[in-house]
Amino acid sequence: MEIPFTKMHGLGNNYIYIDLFKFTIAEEQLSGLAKSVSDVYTGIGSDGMILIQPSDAADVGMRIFNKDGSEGQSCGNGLRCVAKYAYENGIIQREKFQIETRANTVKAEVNVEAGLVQEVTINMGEPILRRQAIPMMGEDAPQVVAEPFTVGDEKLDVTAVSMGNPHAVFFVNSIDTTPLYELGPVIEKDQRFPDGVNVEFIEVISPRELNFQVWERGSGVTQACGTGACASVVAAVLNGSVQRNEDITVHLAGGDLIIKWDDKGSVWMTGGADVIATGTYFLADNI
Ligand SMILES: N[C@H](CCC[C@H](N)C(=O)O)C(=O)O
Repeated sequence: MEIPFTKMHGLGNNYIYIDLFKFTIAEEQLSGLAKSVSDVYTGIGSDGMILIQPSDAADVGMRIFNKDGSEGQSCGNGLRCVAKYAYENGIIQREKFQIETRANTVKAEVNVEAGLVQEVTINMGEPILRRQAIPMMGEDAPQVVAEPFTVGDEKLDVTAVSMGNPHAVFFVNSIDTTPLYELGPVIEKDQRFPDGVNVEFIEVISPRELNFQVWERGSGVTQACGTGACASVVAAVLNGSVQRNEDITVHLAGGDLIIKWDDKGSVWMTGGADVIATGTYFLADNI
């Protein structure tokens, strides 16, 4: 099967995008296709696959699949790339529009110069803090903030936040000395998170700046994670490190995002989105 694709990235968090306004793929092929295209040796190579599709609830819909073929609920970097693609490819003719994800429907605004989207701002909606809605095992509680969380012989404190997808946020003295590759995969699959979890390690630089590292559920270490950056700012507010209603600069491996958790409850994300390549993927018939 020949599948037209666009490879895009948000701060280096890259996905293979398939436009289902123009192409149809059977539901049962999606997970295998995501694994296939993501493989750096036998596929295109990416952090996963994102579908751009018609929506009954919004101007456009998005689905995200991780490198391992699992489907996530939302993707901040992906949303900015979907917004760029939808505007530049005529799916949307307005600069403000809505995108439906499995988690929620978000509001996007594109900043356009000479017909090209330079930057995208997304209202990601409200974070979910209740323990059982993260989901996280244990006696239900309105929030999980700085809770002792031992992993092997590492005594950590976890703050759990969902942006429609689950995040376990840990504050560390330095992200440079954090054993991301050792702790990430263990925490990702920890039984205290029954649906798995995205894992963020955050170093507070100042009341308006965070350093950020991520081990993503289903994809491993990525250059950036938009929902993770949003979850990390929410966690930093809950831990008293940064303020609500302030633009917080989150330094991710792939670049910076500006995140704000406003007083009405919404989390705002502003950042870039870039096209890497377009092409045709030759999918083996046995997928
Ligand atoms: N990279 C994405 C998050 C993917 C989340 C996915 N790993 C999951 O929740 O399973 C982002 O920019 O928000």
